[in-house]
Amino acid sequence: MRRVEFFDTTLRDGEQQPGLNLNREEKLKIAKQLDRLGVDIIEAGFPASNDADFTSVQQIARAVQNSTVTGLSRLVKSDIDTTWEALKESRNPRIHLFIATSDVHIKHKLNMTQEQVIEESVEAVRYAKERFSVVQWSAEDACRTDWGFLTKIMTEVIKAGVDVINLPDTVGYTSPSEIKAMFQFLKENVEGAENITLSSHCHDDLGMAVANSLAAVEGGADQVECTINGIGERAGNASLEEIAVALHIREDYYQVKQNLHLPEIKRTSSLVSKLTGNVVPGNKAIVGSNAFAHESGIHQDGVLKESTTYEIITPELVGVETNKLVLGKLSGKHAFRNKVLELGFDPPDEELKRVFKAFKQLANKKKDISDDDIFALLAADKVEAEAKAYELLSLQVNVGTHNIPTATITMKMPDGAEAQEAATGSGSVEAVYNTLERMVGSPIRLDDYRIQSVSGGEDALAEVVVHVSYNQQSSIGRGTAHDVLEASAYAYVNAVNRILAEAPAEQPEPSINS
Ligand SMILES: CC(=O)SCCNC(=O)CCNC(=O)[C@H](O)C(C)(C)COP(=O)(O)OP(=O)(O)OC[C@H]1O[C@@H](n2cnc3c(N)ncnc32)[C@H](O)[C@@H]1OP(=O)(O)O
Ligand SMILES: CC(C)C(=O)C(=O)O
Repeated sequence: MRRVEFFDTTLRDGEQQPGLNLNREEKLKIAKQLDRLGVDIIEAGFPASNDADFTSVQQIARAVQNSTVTGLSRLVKSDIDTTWEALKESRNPRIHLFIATSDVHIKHKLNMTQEQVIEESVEAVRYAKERFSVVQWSAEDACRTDWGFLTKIMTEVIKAGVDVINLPDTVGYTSPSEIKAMFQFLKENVEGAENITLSSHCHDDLGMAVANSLAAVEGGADQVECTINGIGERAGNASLEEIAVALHIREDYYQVKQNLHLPEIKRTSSLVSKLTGNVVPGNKAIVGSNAFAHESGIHQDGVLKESTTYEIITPELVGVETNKLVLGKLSGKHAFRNKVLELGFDPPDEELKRVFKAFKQLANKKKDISDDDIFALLAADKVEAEAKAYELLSLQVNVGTHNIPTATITMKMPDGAEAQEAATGSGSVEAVYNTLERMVGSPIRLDDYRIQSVSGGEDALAEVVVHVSYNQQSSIGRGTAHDVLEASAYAYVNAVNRILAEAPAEQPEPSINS
């Protein structure tokens, strides 16, 4: 099986992303991580473009242990000399020369003829070859270049001694079948092409950079140029992690090997994201936070039964600790039960059904359900199930700046009948408690009232804990709900129920309206 080499250009083409500016230490950190990831070639910068790039490329060339380090250079002798100064101490000095070959670039940007482009390329390759052990030459905008001209110029630079020819899709214009055909054509028709490495370098203007890179590999490319997280000029470059994992997962199809140590992928992506300030979208392939997350019940059930039903990549392959079953409004009972067991509970089926129902109600109101939420629902169900003489059925509270808070409550009473009552209070919680006290029909003293949010965020669950005393007895009650007043009512009712459960003989008489 042939091997495809990874040429990472995060520090050169990636840094061409508008607004991006990495300092020397940041570039060195990224380079070292790319080395750990096992990329074959690191393009560390464009040494002749400015002093900072020169120093950074030089520093990286000295520091990196395994990867080859290269730098970009125009076909200008002084650029080649500067690049040599930056790279001469590296293990395997390699230069990356480039010149545009498409008609539009030659005519309007370079103001040259095709003959001049060939001549300057040949001259630059020969000059570079006197210094560097590996010379790479790129035909910028190759995918919009006439294939006849590409054949001609490639033949000449091969004769001049080039080692690698890169055929970039500089403006992200090509399509997978077109680029595959281009590589196949040039491999078959350029004299000496079999003795050099052909490389692809795709941009993402039409969202096809990765697909085009993979198609180039199918067409015969032995090197792919790409960036971490796909960062780069305009819409970016082909993303390294997507190409690498696609080649690995579909090795059966592409029939190529690679040197990358894939478990370093996630760490590399996170480092680049952190240092560049580019947030990786949740749905980004391989490294997005949702790449291994499932929320819908049918998928969660499938993954629990056999992960390959919905996962073609194992999280560990790319250095992600584990997949995630996110509980939400679309989740089903299998995933819910799995979470409950994970939290250390093993409730009987009936109880689980009840809590699942409460969970679904909560999930309809709350965006993110945390472990603490589930825990609170389970604990609430336990105390509810302990003693249920009174059951809160509905609660309505009118409150406003100019009216007296009034609560209207419907409850199931100890004899099973439904009752309704209303009362006012100086605040809304007091209105709720006055109403409940009336319904219970006995003076119940509220000794303490505490409220806290169970999980973070605006839509967190509220947990209320009350201490009450009744007839020489005291009790604690807990209530959890999305709404503070509802949680307060549940806590109060729970406290009363617990007193009743402990002293059945002294049950307060059910009151009014029953
Ligand atoms: C497809 C790519 O990604 S190519 C790499 C692009 N990256 C960058 O440009 C980042 C670094 N660039 C820079 O710092 C600057 O552009 C420099 C230092 C390289 C050049 O700066 P300046 O001398 O001010 O020129 P400027 O950038 O305005 O124009 C580019 C010049 O290079 C010429 N040029 C373009 N490509 C090449 C090439 N491969 N070889 C030789 N000359 C070239 C242009 O025709 C133009 O020449 P002109 O001044 O005679 O019209
Ligand atoms: C210099 C070349 C390789 C390039 O970055 C491009 O064509 O996009």
